[in-house]
Parts: sequence; C-alpha cells; structure tokens
Amino acid sequence: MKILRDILYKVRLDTVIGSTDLKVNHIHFDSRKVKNGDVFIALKGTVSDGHDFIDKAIELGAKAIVVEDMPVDKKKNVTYVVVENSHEALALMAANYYENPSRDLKLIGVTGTNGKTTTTSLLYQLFKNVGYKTGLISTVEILINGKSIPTKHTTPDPLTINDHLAAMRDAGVDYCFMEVSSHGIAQERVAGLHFAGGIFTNLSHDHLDYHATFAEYRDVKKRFFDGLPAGSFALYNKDDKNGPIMVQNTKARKLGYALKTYTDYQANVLENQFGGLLLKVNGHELWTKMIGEFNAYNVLAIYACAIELGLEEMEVLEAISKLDGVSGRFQYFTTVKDKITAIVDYAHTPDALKNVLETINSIRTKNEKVITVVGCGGDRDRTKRPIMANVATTLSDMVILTSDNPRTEDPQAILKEMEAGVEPQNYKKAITIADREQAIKTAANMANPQDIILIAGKGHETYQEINGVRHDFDDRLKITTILKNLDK
Ligand SMILES: CC(=O)N[C@H]1[C@@H](OP(=O)(O)OP(=O)(O)OC[C@H]2O[C@@H](n3ccc(=O)[nH]c3=O)[C@H](O)[C@@H]2O)O[C@H](CO)[C@@H](O)[C@@H]1O[C@H](C)C(=O)N[C@@H](C)C(=O)N[C@H](CCC(=O)O)C(=O)O
Ligand SMILES: Nc1ncnc2c1ncn2[C@@H]1O[C@H](COP(=O)(O)OP(=O)(O)OP(=O)(O)O)[C@@H](O)[C@H]1O
Ligand SMILES: N[C@H](CCC[C@H](N)C(=O)O)C(=O)O
Ligand SMILES: [Mg+2]
Repeated sequence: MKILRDILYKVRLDTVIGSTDLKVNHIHFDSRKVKNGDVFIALKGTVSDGHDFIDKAIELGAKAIVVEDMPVDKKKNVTYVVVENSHEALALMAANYYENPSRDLKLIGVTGTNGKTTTTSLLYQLFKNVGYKTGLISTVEILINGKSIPTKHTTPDPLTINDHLAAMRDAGVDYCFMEVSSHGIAQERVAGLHFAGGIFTNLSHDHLDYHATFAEYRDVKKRFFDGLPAGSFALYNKDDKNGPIMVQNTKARKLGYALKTYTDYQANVLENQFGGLLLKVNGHELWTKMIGEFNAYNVLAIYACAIELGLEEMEVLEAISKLDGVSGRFQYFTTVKDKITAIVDYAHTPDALKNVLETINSIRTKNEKVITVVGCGGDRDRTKRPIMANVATTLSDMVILTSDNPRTEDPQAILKEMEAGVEPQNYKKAITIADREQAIKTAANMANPQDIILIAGKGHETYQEINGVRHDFDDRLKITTILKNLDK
C-alpha cells in the first residue's frame, strides 16, 4: 500500500478532484490489468487513447485516475488528477512507487542508433568479471547479477524498468547498464531515473517511421543528455558529427572518445583481423576478441566508462582483453572441411550493414566470396529498405534478399521495396527468396571453400514475427545445422 500523494511527488499537476491522501495498491497504464484499489494512468498512444478506457478501469476497481484531459462524466469516490504529460507522470510515479531504486545503485544509460546492446552487455560482463554485482537492461535480456529475465523491448515501460531496478537493489547490485532507445526517450520511459552517466554511441538512419525527420530523431536522443544531472558524466563519440550536439546542453561532465579526433579518451586501431582487434589505448596495447573498427568504438567507450566509474586502468585493460563477444553480434561459425565461415549479425540499419560488410571485406585474406542474406522488418521504417539492399549488393559478391519479421506486412511487398534499391550494375548479384530458411540454405549451397556468408538483421532473435505470432526461428540454429551437414 502507498499513499497517492507520495507517488505523485514531483509530477507536474494541473487539477486534482478528490483526495490524494488515499491508500493505493498498484499503478497501471493498461486498463486490463487494473484491480481493486489501483491507480490507472491514461496514456495517449500510437494506436489508441488510454482515456477511452477510464470507465473500464473504474469498473475493475481503480480508485484514482491520472489523465491529461479531465473526463466529462466523473464517478463518485474516485480521485481525478490532471497532469501536463501522462507519460512523464507515469515514469515519475513508477520511480516513486518503487522508492527510486535508480538512486540506490549506479545507473548508466547508453543511447545511439547502433552499439547499445554491445556496449551495455560488455560493460555488464566487465563489471561482473572484476567482482561487482551487476545489472543489465538490454534488447537481448535483462540480467540481475547472472539471473536472466526475458524482455520484449530495448527500453521497457517505466513500471517494468523500476520493478527490475528494485529487484537489482534488493539483490545488492552496484552497477546497472541500460539501453536507452529513442522510443524510450520520446515516450518518457526513462524520466524520473537517476543516471550516474550516459554514453552516446553514434547516430545514423533508423526509425524514421516513428520520428518525422532525422533532426527530430537526433533531438529526441539529445533530450537524454539534456536530462542528465550535474555530477554525472556524458561520454560521447566525438568522431560522430552529432556527438558534440548531443552534449551541447548537458549539465553532466562532457568527455569525448574517438579514434580520429583529439579528445579525452583516444585509441588507435593497430590490427583488425578475424581473431579480434589490437588497439592502442592511452599508450597501452590492448587485444580484444571484438571484431571490426565499429567495435573499437564500443571497446573504447566501455574503457572510458569503467575509468570514469573509478576502476583501475590495469584492471580494466586486463578485463577487456578477456571479454567475450555479444550474442548475435558478429557471431561466427566455420565448417571444418571447407572452411566456410557464416557470420550472424544484428545489422538492421544501413550503417550497421555497411560497417559489418566493410569489416568483412577488410579482413578477408584471400579472394573469398561474400554472400549476404538480408531482409527488412515489417511495420518499421520503410525508407531503410532500398538503402539496405543497395549497401548489401554494393559490398557483397552475392545477395539473397529475404524476410525479417514481416509483422503485419506482405513479405513480397517489403522485398519489392528492397529490390528497388539495387543498382543496375548489381542486378546479377541479387536474388530474392522470401522464405528465410530457404534463403540461408541457398547461401550455403552457393558457398565454395573459404567463402563467407553474412546472415544479417536478426542476430540473437529466436523468432520470426508474422501477423502478431512469433514463430520459432533462430538464424544461428539454422546455419549451424546446415554447416554440420556440409561437414559430413
Ligand atoms: C510505437 C510504440 O513504441 N508503442 C509502444 C506503446 O504503445 P502504444 O503507444 O502504441 O499504445 P496503444 O496501443 O496506442 O495504447 C495506448 C494506451 O492505452 C492503453 N490501453 C489499450 C487498450 C486497452 O484495452 N486498455 C488500455 O488501457 C495501453 O495500455 C496504452 O497505455 O507503449 C507500449 C507500452 O509501453 C509498448 O508496448 C508499445 O511498444 C510497441 C509494442 C513496439 O513495438 N514498440 C517498439 C517500436 C519499440 O518501442 N522499440 C524500441 C526501440 C527499438 C530499438 O531501436 O532497439 C524499444 O525500446 O524497444
Ligand atoms: N559502434 C557501432 N557503430 C556502428 N555499428 C555498430 C556499432 N556496434 C554495433 N554495430 C552494428 O549494429 C548492430 C547492432 O548492434 P547492437 O545490437 O549493439 O545495437 P543496438 O543499438 O543495441 O540496436 P537496437 O537499436 O536494435 O537495440 C551490430 O550487429 C553491428 O552490425
Ligand atoms: N529494435 C529494432 C530491431 C529491429 C530488428 C529487425 N530484426 C526487425 O525486426 O526489423 C526495431 O524494433 O526496430
Ligand atoms: Mg539493442
């Protein structure tokens, strides 16, 4: 039981009708979950408007309703609270309800188009390996000091975030690393959290279905840094032209990291091979199993973050050299007989796909062919589709365009939009096979000894989402079975 007044602490209130000196059980933003004695917060969503479900919530026993628009028809014995922004109110109320767990541990948020899962997961591994109790909130999973909890979002809703942070606090977690997506910022999912630091990875094309323009997408990301408190740090990629913009108005201590620009944390890539990267960081040589220049940025960011959090430099360098790669990110499998390599990678943006293919092209040793299998998700940014097909066909020897989570769209229609991006000189490199399993099989059949197959877009995902149903599908299981057969 909590007192409504206490959980409304810091919420920007407009009007209150009824008592806030009211004992309440739980908070919900989904009317279907309301039970007797709960508070219901009406959110204006992208599909429906939570204000339409106020009566339903009261029928189910809601004692208090938090809204942006006061309903005309008001019920007796129900408290109505009008707020300026109910998404923000939800986040502040969730933090208050769980007694602000983000203040009882050191919470680090990572934002940017690509590299959030990689950076947060490596930080989780690093801090755990040096002996801290550690938490992770990521696209792949939520981890509470080794205990894995499945997740559907990169940045969950505020109730889920605070519930997990409270569990971390109860488990004595010292550090939590979390991904902060642009949807998360736009919908105020991280409002009310106390961050000890923030990291900006990079900004490139994504989610332009949700954000009207690239400038709007950039400004949403920037809001995360604008909100960081004094005393925290803001680590930004200074090689990215949007890096300095991100931290323009932050109260946090600004610290740059870069491979190409002079700044606070710098590294050089000395070697870049299939075995990993050799970097020079702060005058020290550092071997890491992470592959590709883009991962040099991720590694440098985690090094800088660990130093800012007070770890010893030598301890950090040693721990980084032992880190394992992240699930579904440049994860590779090789046949024994013909040395065919298959790489499963979560590249689902034009920039990520370009980086991964450029990495493969720069580290292949002979004249091996690169065969890429790639698709684009349904109900997501359509403008990525032709660009990704263009990148794939420009940087590979053969490309099989296929499906990736069609969701409610027609896979053939998505593929047509991808095909439109293939330039005439590359027509002969591209074929289309909508069935992803067949596409992967075809790539394996095409491969000659030493060739490299890139299976892009789904990484760690274990499903193919079609019309709201997630069917079992794991690129890694499919390709390992196929490669085993090739070895027979
Ligand atoms: C576009 C988007 O982000 N949508 C998220 C949003 O839903 P919404 O605004 O569409 O909600 P809605 O269906 O319009 O409903 C409005 C309100 O009415 C309520 N309602 C609805 C029906 C009812 O009977 N009763 C009721 O009270 C709903 O609970 C909601 O509060 O709020 C929901 C609750 O938090 C999210 O689950 C939902 O994520 C959807 C499923 C989604 O696919 N989101 C993706 C795009 C996403 O958030 N991705 C990011 C980034 C990915 C990345 O780059 O890594 C992520 O952080 O995961
Ligand atoms: N620092 C980076 N710069 C550019 N590309 C990267 C970087 N790190 C990873 N990538 C590429 O982006 C893909 C996705 O990486 P990762 O999962 O870490 O990103 P993310 O930001 O968490 O993505 P999401 O928005 O889906 O959560 C990787 O599989 C790789 O291809
Ligand atoms: N977080 C990203 C992941 C995309 C992964 C890709 N497999 C797809 O389904 O488009 C999104 O929801 O847009
Ligand atoms: Mg992620």
